[in-house]
Amino acid sequence: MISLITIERLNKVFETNSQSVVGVDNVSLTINQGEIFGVVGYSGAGKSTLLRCMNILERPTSGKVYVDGTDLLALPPKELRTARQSIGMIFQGFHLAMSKTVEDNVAFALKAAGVSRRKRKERTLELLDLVGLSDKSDQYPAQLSGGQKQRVSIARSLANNPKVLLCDEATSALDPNTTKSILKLLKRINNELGLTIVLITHEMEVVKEICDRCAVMEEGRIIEQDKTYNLFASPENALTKKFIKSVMDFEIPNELYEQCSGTIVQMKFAGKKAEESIVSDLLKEFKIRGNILHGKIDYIQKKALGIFVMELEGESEEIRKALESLEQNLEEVEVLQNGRPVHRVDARTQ
Ligand SMILES: Nc1ncnc2c1ncn2[C@@H]1O[C@H](COP(=O)(O)OP(=O)(O)OP(=O)(O)O)[C@@H](O)[C@H]1O
Repeated sequence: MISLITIERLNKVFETNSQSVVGVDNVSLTINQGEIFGVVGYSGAGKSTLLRCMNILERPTSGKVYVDGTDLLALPPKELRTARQSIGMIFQGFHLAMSKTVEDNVAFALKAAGVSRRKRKERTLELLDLVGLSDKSDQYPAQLSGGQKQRVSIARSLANNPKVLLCDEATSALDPNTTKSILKLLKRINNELGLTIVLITHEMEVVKEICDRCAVMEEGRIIEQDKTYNLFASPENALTKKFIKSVMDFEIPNELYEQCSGTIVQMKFAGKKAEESIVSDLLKEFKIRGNILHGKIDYIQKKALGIFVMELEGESEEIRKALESLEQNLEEVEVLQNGRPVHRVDARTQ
């Protein structure tokens, strides 16, 4: 793995009239070349500030930022401007010039970099083709949908062949279908151009969809980071678990709990185990009956992750042995009462 962005002990403190506000608190982070890296957290966690420190839109109070081996904070202003051309950025609000056509919005980035008129035209059309907007070059941003506007800003951000694309809540203003199509485009660009992408979001669904690795931020700090699959399969921090639950959990109606006389157990299956016959083997091995109340297999980074909720019925000793067997085999086994775990074992991690 070659690291493209290295952040060392980065701090950002905002001094306002009345107080000091900590935006980023002692963050060290490495982002590898060619990966899609997500930073997730609630509002105010420090995601935007951290992202904006990666291209020195925000100057850190202390710490180091290296992009492709260059110490950005050591550069004089002119060289920093040149270095920034290799760092593209897109925003939630698109930041397009409303009085310019789609083509001119994209060409503007090339003009600023001193590219000749003929080359600008050629490159702009190539970029609009890449983002699927060849037929919109003469239109103005006001004539476009949100998704199309974001495509224009992606084309503009790629104009000078950046090494990395920073995405600041790039899909937060879009509906779920448009979000999917923009994420698909980002994934395609990542694959086809080998572009490294850093995206910040408050939506775990976005991370699940395209990120290879992810960091979770809270109060300016990174509290957990891992490959996306591992975060979903075995989150450690309470906040990470909350984020995962927002996309991987299901509510079972209280009435159902009242109707069930057996033991209700929620199981998380990771990797190959999600595709194996663990449940049917369990029912054969122990003298128990099992009713499936809920179940789902998700694919994260093309690896299966399953969650099942079952009611187990039988003698308590058999149930105990069955639970023990599940705990030895699965990522997570929780016995639920009224939807809450009353007994929980994290079994082996991947
Ligand atoms: N220019 C600023 N002046 C003062 N405080 C700021 C400034 N920018 C950010 N902050 C503060 O820094 C902290 C982190 O803000 P930041 O915008 O980075 O969080 P975030 O996770 O991106 O949240 P959001 O998604 O709501 O923007 C917050 O407490 C915020 O109020």
